[in-house]
Amino acid sequence: MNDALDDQWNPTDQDGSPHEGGFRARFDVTTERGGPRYGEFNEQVRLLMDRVRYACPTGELTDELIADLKSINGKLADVQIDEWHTPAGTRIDLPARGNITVPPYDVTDAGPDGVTAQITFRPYHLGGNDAAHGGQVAVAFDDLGGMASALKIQGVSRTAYLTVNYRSITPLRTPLTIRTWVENLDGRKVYVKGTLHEGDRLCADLDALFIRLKPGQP
Ligand SMILES: CCCCC/C=C\C/C=C\C/C=C\C/C=C\CCCC(=O)SCCNC(=O)CCNC(=O)[C@H](O)C(C)(C)COP(=O)(O)OP(=O)(O)OC[C@H]1O[C@@H](n2cnc3c(N)ncnc32)[C@H](O)[C@@H]1OP(=O)(O)O
Repeated sequence: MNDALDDQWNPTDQDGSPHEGGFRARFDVTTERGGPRYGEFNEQVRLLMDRVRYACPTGELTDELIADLKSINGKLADVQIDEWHTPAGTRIDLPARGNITVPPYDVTDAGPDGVTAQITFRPYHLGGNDAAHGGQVAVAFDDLGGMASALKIQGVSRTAYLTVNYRSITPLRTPLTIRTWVENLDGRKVYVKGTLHEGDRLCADLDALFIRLKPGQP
């Protein structure tokens, strides 16, 4: 990782505090944790969820799948660590920083002026009638709104409110453009706006408030 990128994502902690809020002031983003195929592993997990969402297995197949999944879960149980050192959430080279709980996005532009990303809601993000679940749209806005806030204030903030207006259907399996930016800063209050588009069509927009955490705030 180059130094400029490292400075942007890993700002030096202030006052020698190893923690800032409940979050680490400095947590090491990586492109190595989980190995070179961790992105492929993530993709298989997402594919699993896609397949599960639309599957109607026989009882026998369900028995077989439970045994397979127990085996996989056993392997993963052996490699559990704390949240600050998992690849999920810290692998900035991967969609959604390697976090499979967030709809996969690829950041195309990020800095103090805001974040632009391409996002594709997967089949497992289904709300109904082939459209994305509104909660999943909110998850994407929360994550990328939090990122816009973090890059603006070079610190940690937490969502105080998050209002999503659903303007038109958000399709699944379709690359969409999501943007978030800080509209206004007022002390610890970070007002964030956002949009989600399919081409020129506005699917949803965001109005959110993030609060910068005080040093040591849980
Ligand atoms: C890591 C280093 C950073 C480096 C950056 C680089 C890269 C970043 C890397 C990764 C980051 C990327 C993405 C981020 C990922 C995910 C983001 C997800 C974020 C979340 O998913 S997070 C979970 C959901 N979130 C909560 O779980 C919050 C629960 N809650 C609380 O923890 C408190 O509630 C808190 C802390 C919010 C405030 O509490 P507090 O005690 O600190 O402050 P206080 O109450 O005094 O409010 C101060 C002023 O805000 C006003 N205010 C407060 N709340 C308001 C509201 N709702 N509406 C209108 N105004 C409000 C007050 O009226 C006052 O205003 P005034 O100053 O004018 O009087």
